[in-house]
Amino acid sequence: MNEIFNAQRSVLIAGVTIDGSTVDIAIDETGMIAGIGEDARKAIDADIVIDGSDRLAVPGMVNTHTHAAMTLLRGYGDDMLLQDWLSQKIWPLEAHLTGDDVYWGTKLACLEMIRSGTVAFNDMYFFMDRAAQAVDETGMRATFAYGFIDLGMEEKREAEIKATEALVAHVKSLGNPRIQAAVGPHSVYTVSPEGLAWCGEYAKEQEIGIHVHLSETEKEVVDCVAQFGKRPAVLLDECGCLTPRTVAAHCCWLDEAECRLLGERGVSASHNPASNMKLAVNRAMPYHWLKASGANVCLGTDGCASNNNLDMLEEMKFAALLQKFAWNSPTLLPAGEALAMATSAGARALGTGPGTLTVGAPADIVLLDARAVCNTPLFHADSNTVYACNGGAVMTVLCGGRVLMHEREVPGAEEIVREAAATARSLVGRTETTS
Ligand SMILES: C[C@H]1O[C@@H](n2cnc3c(N)ncnc32)[C@H](O)[C@@H]1O
Ligand SMILES: [Zn+2]
Repeated sequence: MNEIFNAQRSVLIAGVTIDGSTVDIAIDETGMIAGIGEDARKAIDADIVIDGSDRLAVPGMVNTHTHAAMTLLRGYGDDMLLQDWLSQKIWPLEAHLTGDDVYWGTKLACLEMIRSGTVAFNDMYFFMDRAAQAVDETGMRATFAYGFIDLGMEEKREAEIKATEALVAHVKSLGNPRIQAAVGPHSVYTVSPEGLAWCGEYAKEQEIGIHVHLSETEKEVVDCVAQFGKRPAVLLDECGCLTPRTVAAHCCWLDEAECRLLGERGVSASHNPASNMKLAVNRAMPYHWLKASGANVCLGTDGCASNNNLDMLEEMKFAALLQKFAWNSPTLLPAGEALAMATSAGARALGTGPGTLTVGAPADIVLLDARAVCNTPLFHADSNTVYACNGGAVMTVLCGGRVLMHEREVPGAEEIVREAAATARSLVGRTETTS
């Protein structure tokens, strides 16, 4: 059965359920959906046939904000205030990170994401050449941004510029169409306006995306207004960082005018409800304002140190529940919309295709267990997917027609878990002996 994994072949998913109908899905050898319907099988000469009975097909999930290698920090520092958590726990440990740590942390993240139905992610971290190596081996899609942090220091800014340019050149040299580079100014509180302006200019020149944290906490907004006399989204805009290829993570404390600005600039706003609730940022993303503005609202998990997993099925539920609760409206963010946020909106944010199960789209497909307890009874598939199931209901995952998991088997899973556990122990050991 090993020959079905991670190979670019034509695939037939036979007799699978989509929106209540039983159909075949035909995937050609370039990884695109060639046909969907009762006799889609005629569209291809299938090398691989996957039995779709007792399976519900949904588009692959797209995680639009994460720090993948932070799987190594899962449970390392919990139940703290964001500023203390970053400055006392996370940044001191990250000072000891090596490329090998990021490689194994990202391998673990890919395994976790595949096992919960994610096919693509937007990553911001360090040693990104090693993260890209990990993704290249798994067959997923990813966009990598080096976390640009100059803390207002010119010398540091020069180093961050070099690191950003090196990553962009490296990603180009890989020539993997599933892997892209982006520019990653961390936030308005860690990057000077000069640094932000360089990021905006460089992204424009290179025609690549921008990945930034925006208005996560009230303190970020208050400090920004005190220091620069304007709110964070306005500052980012003046520095050329709000573009149709920008993904702004969190967006919790935006006011209505900032939401309109994001809409006008065609920005993607990544909602990260689990991380926001865990760090008690104390305000939910104003989803209704962003939606009304025309901004592309998508979904992300944030890193495993603040979530503490990468399960996008759980994240959809958190998003729907948090929005209803925070804005006192049970009709806000219904299940179908939460699923679209995690799939088509994410695909639009990263430019990976329509993120739908349609002919001509990349075959990024997840098969859920229709016989699972969480899918019984099966009145409304979207409702069960968002409110009842978690990633454990994911049985098979295809990305661009390649099978990344089948019947919950992912090749090499045991080695990844073993190596990542050892790597995390060694990283924490190194940190604690030197601090
Ligand atoms: C890329 C950088 O972002 C940090 N990071 C991780 N989670 C968050 C968060 N919720 N808010 C701000 N920064 C974060 C990482 O720890 C790394 O230092
Ligand atoms: Zn983050």
